[in-house]
Amino acid sequence: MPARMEKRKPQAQQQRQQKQKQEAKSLKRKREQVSLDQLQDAVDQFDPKSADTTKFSNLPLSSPTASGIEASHFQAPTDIQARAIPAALKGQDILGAAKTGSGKTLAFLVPVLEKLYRARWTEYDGLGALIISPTRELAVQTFQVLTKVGRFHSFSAGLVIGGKNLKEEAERLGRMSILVCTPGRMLQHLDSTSGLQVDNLQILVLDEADRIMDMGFKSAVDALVEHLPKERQTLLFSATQSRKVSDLSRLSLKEPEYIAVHENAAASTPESLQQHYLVTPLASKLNTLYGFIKSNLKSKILVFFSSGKQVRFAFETMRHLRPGLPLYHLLGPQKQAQRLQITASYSASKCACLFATDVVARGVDFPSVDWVVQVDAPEDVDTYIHRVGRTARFNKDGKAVLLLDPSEEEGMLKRLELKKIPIRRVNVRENKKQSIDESIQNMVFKDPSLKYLASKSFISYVRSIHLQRDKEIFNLKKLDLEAYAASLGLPGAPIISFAKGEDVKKLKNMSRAALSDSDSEFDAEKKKRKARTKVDKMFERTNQDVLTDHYTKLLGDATDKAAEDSDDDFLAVKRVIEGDDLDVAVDDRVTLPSGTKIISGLGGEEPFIVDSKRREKMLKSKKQMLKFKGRGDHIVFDDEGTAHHPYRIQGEDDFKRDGSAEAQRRKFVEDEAVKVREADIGDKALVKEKRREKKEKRKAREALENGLASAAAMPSLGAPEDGEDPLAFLASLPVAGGTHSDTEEEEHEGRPRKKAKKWFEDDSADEKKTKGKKGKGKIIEITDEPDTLEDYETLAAGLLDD
Ligand SMILES: Nc1ncnc2c1ncn2[C@@H]1O[C@H](COP(=O)(O)OP(=O)(O)OP(=O)(O)O)[C@@H](O)[C@H]1O
Repeated sequence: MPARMEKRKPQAQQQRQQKQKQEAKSLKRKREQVSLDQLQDAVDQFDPKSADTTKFSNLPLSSPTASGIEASHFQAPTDIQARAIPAALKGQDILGAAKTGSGKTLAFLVPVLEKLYRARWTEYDGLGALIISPTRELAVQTFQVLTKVGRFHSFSAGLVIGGKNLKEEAERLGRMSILVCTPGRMLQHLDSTSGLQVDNLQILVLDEADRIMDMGFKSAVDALVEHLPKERQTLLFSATQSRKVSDLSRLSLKEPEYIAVHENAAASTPESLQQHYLVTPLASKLNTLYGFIKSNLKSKILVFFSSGKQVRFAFETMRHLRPGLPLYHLLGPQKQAQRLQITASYSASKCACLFATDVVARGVDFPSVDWVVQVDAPEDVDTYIHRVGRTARFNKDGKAVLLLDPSEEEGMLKRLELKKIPIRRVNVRENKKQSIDESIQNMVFKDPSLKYLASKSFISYVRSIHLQRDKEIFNLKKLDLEAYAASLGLPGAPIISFAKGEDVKKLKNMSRAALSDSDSEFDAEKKKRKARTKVDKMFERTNQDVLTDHYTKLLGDATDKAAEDSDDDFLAVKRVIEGDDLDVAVDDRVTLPSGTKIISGLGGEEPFIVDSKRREKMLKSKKQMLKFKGRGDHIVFDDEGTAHHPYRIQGEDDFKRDGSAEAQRRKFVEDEAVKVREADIGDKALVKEKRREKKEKRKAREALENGLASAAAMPSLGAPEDGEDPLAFLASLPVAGGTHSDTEEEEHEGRPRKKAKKWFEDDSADEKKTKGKKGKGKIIEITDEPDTLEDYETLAAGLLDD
């Protein structure tokens, strides 16, 4: 009985404890609900017009968000934050526009955190918030700010930007409440990741919305939005916001509030930004850039070009010139880790220069950039605003300079004026002008890979100008392309023919950023989906160095080229590469079966198919490539110096006068045969003469050899009449037991040469050859093989003594 009592006691105790726990839990839940209700009330009652928004603590925010903001040292909200956060907290759709560097990131991250917090979102509820960025760099940066500000929340957040294993990524996505992504990769997951639940999505954010909504991302974004529920909140932010009704309906925005903090401002660029432009011919732009860098060695400079090829060429050449500050370059095709590392290194630098495409034009927050230099004019004013916005961020000072070709000046200034951009003309000081033309020419002349890069850079630039929509600014005809090619160290402008047809039209409608390798995250994803063979992969190993890349680009697989370089999708470029005497004509339009690479047109003979590593190596050998060069052609030049085949330059009557074509051919062959026979007689006489001379020499050597015993005979060895090296002469002394001609014959027939006996060995040496051992009889001890005159003298003396 007492034992039973004892058992019952703890059971009752346990039950009591459990009940207490449950009560505490429900009390906590109730308290949380009360505080959430209070928070919701505060949000509902918050009137931004009358409320004091000069401090974050005055905004109706949850304590984890407030603590996160405080811990990140943000105290006062910026204008866009003060206006957008309260409206977004109330659940409104927002179109936010504010100058670059004005803090838009926080303006959408705070509402995201608050929305999920108030909905008591857990990992079992699926994806709650999706933030889309146009570039990987920007997505990474946004994710970093999210983890900083949201550190006191317990949400799971992920970054989906590609560059990682899709499967691994997919496994984790199912548990995420917030995702920061680029459109292409996200679409890939939405299409293929079964565990990803988006039906419950509460809030969608498009950072740099105008960019995400434009042609480059159109199909990806439309497909992506298809997957999302219509009932959700949507926030769009950008420094250059469009209010196109079509865009808003594409995203199913409901009565969005347009919050533009710079609508009445004098300019759409920050006031602390000094903006200049320089008129410099296209061909002098690299000189001007070099002079600029040399004069600003204590600055942090960001230089924009319109294509990755130009970035690479400028980086490679400037690097060799060592201007005196660290140089970096950032391109779309670089590996993700490399891009992040470069971004981090440049961010951490005080004085450095980064060459980049528009991949970093938008949103990227490099700290304390002093100068933004635009070597190539931006495609439009919006791009200009975003590029210069990388400096003078958050009330800091900054300077920007735009290099304009004289043909671009008028049109560009007109466009900038329309957007009230205060820019003034400056000139380069005479004493600061520098010319690197000669250095570039030398570099390019010596290095075929650099020459290749120069021509690619030229082609990319011309292509970008050709595709520009604003022909008032960008006019190919007004540019001095020959001079530009020369400034890149090229002997002449590469010939470019523009393909016609549908594709070009389509591409022209795309923004340049979408075409350049800069923002091509989506395209890259699409390309990755294409099945690749082992050979494809081999040829894709392009990140090692310029030279590898160079050879890869010699390959004419149009499909691979598209993946690596969008240059050639719509342009047909015939280029001639003159490296090591080998002229390689490559037609980029050739479409070949996957895995086969053909370099065509080598001397008009058979095509050279690069289908193995060995064949790839052959490209580097001048000798090996000779057989692909062809046998040469008989050509004659007319008065203008134009080359023709002889039958083309000759009139038909003249041609017929010499007989029929067949008869002429036969006569030509006979004549040539006579010439060959005559030449043969001469050649034979020459060979005979040479043999005779050789024989005489040999006889002389034998005579000398016989006279070796006599010291008096030696001096003549020291100074042979024919001026030959005495040691060389000694080394070719005749061997005992065989004549010189015998050995010569053996060699000639390719048979292995029998190891000749040394002249100081007798026949018995065959059995007793004991190098280094003291022998009997006539065997002389040889500790070292004789190879100098003295050695032979000593040996000869030894023989005589014996
Ligand atoms: N309230 C704030 N107080 C202090 N600094 C802030 C505040 N909000 C943002 N910042 C800082 O201002 C800088 C610019 O912010 P952010 O990158 O969000 O600008 P942005 O408007 O998105 O620029 P862009 O248009 O170029 O994308 C960042 O370094 C950020 O840390």
